[in-house]
Amino acid sequence: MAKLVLVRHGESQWNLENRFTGWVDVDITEKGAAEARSAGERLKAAGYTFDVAYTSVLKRAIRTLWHVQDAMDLMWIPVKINWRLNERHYGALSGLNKAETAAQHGDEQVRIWRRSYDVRPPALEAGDSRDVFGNPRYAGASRAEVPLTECLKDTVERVLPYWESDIAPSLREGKNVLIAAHGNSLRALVKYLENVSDADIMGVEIPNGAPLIYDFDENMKPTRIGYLA
Ligand SMILES: O=C(O)[C@@H](CO)OP(=O)(O)O
Repeated sequence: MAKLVLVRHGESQWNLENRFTGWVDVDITEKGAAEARSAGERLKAAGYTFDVAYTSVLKRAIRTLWHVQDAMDLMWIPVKINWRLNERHYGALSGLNKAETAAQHGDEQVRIWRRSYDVRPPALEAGDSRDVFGNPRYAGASRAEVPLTECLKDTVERVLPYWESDIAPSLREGKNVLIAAHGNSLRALVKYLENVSDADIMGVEIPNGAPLIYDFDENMKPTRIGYLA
């Protein structure tokens, strides 16, 4: 059966600066590019290939995908870009330094904002320059679909319709699928695919540039799950 590989983008400039990022369109660093290339080289060396790739509308995921494709000599495969694979929206925390925010609000509050399943960070207020509604890349999305903040539950609820409508059908057709996305949009998928509880998903972390591989049986049940050795 088909294989699915999830890759979180390489280190971004705001990963390096320890800032909450969410839907802000920050690029990868040179280290992040090297992580992405290495992921592609390792996948190729292990004999993987892909028929189609999916990514978000954010350049840290898109550029990571480009590096993986280039390293695998797969620049030619179809790439589908969709905002539903974006990072979880970080609301009013977007752009703030994580350590400074913890110093101000406490480690426990920041841990809840970062990893709880259903507690949203404070929302952006109307008119905030970080609100991306109206940006052409979200032209197909309604006001309700372009969030002002999200908890992981919200992210699961907007990722899964795209999984069902686009990604799962490709796997069912026997296509090998690569997804380049983000720590929390990938945690949303992992939660669904591995049936992780709301409590246990708090402890799941996805490293930058580490391919996570799923083999499926004909009923779309994962038969083997693991990071590329
Ligand atoms: O800032 C973000 O958007 C994410 C991913 O880097 O951070 P966190 O680890 O807090 O989910």
